[in-house]
Amino acid sequence: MSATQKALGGEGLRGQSAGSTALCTVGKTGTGLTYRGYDISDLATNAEFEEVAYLLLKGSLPTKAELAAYKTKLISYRGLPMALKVVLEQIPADAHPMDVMRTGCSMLGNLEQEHDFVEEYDKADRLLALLPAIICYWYRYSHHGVRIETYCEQDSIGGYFLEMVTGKTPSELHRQAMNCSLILYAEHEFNASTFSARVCASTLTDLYSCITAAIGTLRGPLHGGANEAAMDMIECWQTPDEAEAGILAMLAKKEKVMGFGHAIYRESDPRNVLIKAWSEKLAKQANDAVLYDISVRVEAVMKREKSLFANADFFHATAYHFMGIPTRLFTPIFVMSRLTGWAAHVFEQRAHNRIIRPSADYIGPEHQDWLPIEQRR
Ligand SMILES: CC(=O)SCCNC(=O)CCNC(=O)[C@H](O)C(C)(C)COP(=O)(O)OP(=O)(O)OC[C@H]1O[C@@H](n2cnc3c(N)ncnc32)[C@H](O)[C@@H]1OP(=O)(O)O
Ligand SMILES: O=C([O-])CC(=O)C(=O)O
Repeated sequence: MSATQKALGGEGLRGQSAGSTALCTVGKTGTGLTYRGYDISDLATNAEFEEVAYLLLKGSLPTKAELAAYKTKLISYRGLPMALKVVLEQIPADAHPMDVMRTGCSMLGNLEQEHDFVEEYDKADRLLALLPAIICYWYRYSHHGVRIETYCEQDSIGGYFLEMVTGKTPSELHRQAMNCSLILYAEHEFNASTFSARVCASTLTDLYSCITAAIGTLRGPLHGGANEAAMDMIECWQTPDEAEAGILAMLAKKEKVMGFGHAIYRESDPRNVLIKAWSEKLAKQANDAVLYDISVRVEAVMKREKSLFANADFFHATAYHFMGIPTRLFTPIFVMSRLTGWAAHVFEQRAHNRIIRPSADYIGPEHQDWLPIEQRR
């Protein structure tokens, strides 16, 4: 076992192989995270998110012509069906945006059903194009009373999301930060939401069911929901000293600090250094003199007190905040990206399928004699 691998065992299926994948390694070579053999830092610094989506979904990096054609296809898929708009308009403003994503995905599955697995790539592309439109249409309608036009020629998915949510053309800096973020979140082997998607896929159900299950799984604060939970926490403090006192109090009460620790990595999450650099850059551009410094202090205190490191979610919180993205929309961005990993895993599961059905260690009572209802107390 290498130094960067965590000792694995115990509850939560930790350390048990639940299948094989050609998509991703976590905690193994290079910085520890690879997509189809490419190191995450190479991808995050050189690639466009659409290139990474193509790599995950179709199996290899696209040529220039293939990438251009792929992006053109995704742009052409941005129109929301009227029936989906009608459903989104019924969802109240105080709904959680992850619930909106789940409902939006599920409704699309009614309108544009996957009749045959040969349609799987096309259905995944449609979802990739439409998930930002789903959340932004609902958000702008429910919060601002505006029915936005979701067809837009903004070249990248990250830029498209920013334009839809703010109503303004994003700066190049924000477009690049979103591109990096979407690459970092795209895929992560057998994490909880991906495993949900694979379990679903193993019953030979449709793609929308698999993605809906995955969205529901990602929503929790121990998984993707940690980025918004981290933001809520960071915003409670006015200074780094206050943050330090706050963290110490949380640790004393044995509370979990969101955005720290990981089920597989032991020493660091290779995505942290990349998103932290973006958070710092965006803090300067947003003239922030508080939140980035608070985050850095929290990171140092967690290291000192618990030897725990920031995971992918922690500095994503302030990076998104500095771009003006509302906190409740943080985890839906994760969905827009992870859709690529989820769908690629569904395709992989379907290609070599056996229904996923583990066993359990029974800890209930031994044989009990039947008791007629009149005799029970
Ligand atoms: C993109 C992602 O999904 S990344 C994960 C996002 N989730 C979070 O940030 C939520 C906060 N973190 C956690 O809850 C956990 O670290 C998880 C869920 C990510 C991993 O859980 P596990 O694999 O069970 O953690 P692990 O075995 O390393 O825990 C070891 C000890 O550290 C503690 N610990 C782990 N993470 C934290 C944390 N964030 N804050 C405080 N204590 C923690 C555990 O409670 C455990 O203590 P114990 O031995 O006294 O019970
Ligand atoms: O791998 C995990 O358990 C969680 C995670 O970091 C991810 O899904 O990106």
